Amino acid sequence: MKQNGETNQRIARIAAHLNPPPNITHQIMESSSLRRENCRAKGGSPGFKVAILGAAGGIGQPLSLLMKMNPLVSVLHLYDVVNTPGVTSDISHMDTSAVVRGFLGQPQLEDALTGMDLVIIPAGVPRKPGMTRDDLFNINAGIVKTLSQGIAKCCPKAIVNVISNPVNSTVPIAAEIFKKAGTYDPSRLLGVTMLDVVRANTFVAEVLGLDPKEVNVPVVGGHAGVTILPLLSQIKPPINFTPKETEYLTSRIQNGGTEVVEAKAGTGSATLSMAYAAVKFADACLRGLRGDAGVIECAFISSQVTELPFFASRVRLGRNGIEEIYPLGPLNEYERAGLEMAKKELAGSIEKGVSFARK
Ligand SMILES: NC(=O)c1ccc[n+]([C@@H]2O[C@H](COP(=O)([O-])OP(=O)(O)OC[C@H]3O[C@@H](n4cnc5c(N)ncnc54)[C@H](O)[C@@H]3O)[C@@H](O)[C@H]2O)c1
Ligand SMILES: O=C(O)C[C@H](O)C(=O)O
Repeated sequence: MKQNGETNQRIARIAAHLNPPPNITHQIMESSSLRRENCRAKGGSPGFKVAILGAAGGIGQPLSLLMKMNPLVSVLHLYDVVNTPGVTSDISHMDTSAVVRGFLGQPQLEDALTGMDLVIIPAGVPRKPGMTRDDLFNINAGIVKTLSQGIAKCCPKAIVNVISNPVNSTVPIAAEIFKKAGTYDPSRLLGVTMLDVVRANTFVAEVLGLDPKEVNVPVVGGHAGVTILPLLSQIKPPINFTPKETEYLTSRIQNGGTEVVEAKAGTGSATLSMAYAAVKFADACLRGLRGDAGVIECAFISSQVTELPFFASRVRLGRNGIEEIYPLGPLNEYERAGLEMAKKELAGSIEKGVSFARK
């Protein structure tokens, strides 16, 4: 009898897939994911629940693909205001263990966020040639505000990775929204500056003729123009650069984003290298949550390393998010001058974000 009941249920599910009533693609996506989750619950491995907000975009799609490949992820929620049914259907066919669910539009934001351990936010408009990241503020500030309100309500303990530009302002916006909601935990909010580190490692390796894997450049400050401050004097392995090399590398790292925006000629900014960097950073956050020792990355965070309330520097990630913030260490004269320029610009961007969120 029991066997017949199960068989009938299976036939009913298959029939629903073969003859879907109009407009229920999303429900089918969910029910099929739920069925897979039930199957996995019998023998599957535990992992973390991750939401990507802006999952159908230029960064969001490759980021979703790479997170689906991450063995630390058990559930992957893909949220956007457009196109998530297609992206979710496509990604859900990958034969990796994470269960994928799609969520479309504001009415489904809360479902997308409930129960998440990590939320990654690449939602928002990208630059076109001639624009600064701050030119994106008017549109992206509102998007980050709304998404942060959802996080405060539905998963206040989640680690939040903010990618949306201008990061120097969107992170302070998220912090203010969390403060208003009474859920702010500075150790769980991180602006993603990993792409600056990825670029720095690549460009330095090019100059030195090394494998980028062997190079580690700390990049501090923020994520726009002169606020991006590579500390070439602290590079691993230790290397002495000539003033000309230092000038060239600092400028290329600070303008890496603009280099891509110009090459893409109006079709957007870095998406593929950003997805790679975002996954590298998210994976570090998840390894920290799992309790791995010695997980150290750079991020734009609430900080007392300088007199500014937010600053990017090296942090140790752990079970509670940021567990230790490292001081800048000894800077050479060139870096000290760069730090002063970075702080001046950062102060304005942080203040702009804070006053927007307090309105
Ligand atoms: N931190 C970094 O290093 C870094 C690097 C590259 C790009 N970025 C920034 O990331 C953002 C996204 O870039 P992209 O190239 O993916 O842009 P994109 O336009 O290709 O994608 C953005 C996605 O966000 C979605 N979106 C818009 N409003 C939303 C909302 N309210 N809720 C959920 N989703 C929403 C859009 O529908 C779109 O799918 C930009 O602001 C860009 O400047 C940051
Ligand atoms: O440059 C941009 O606008 C996108 C991003 O911040 C980047 O550094 O590539």
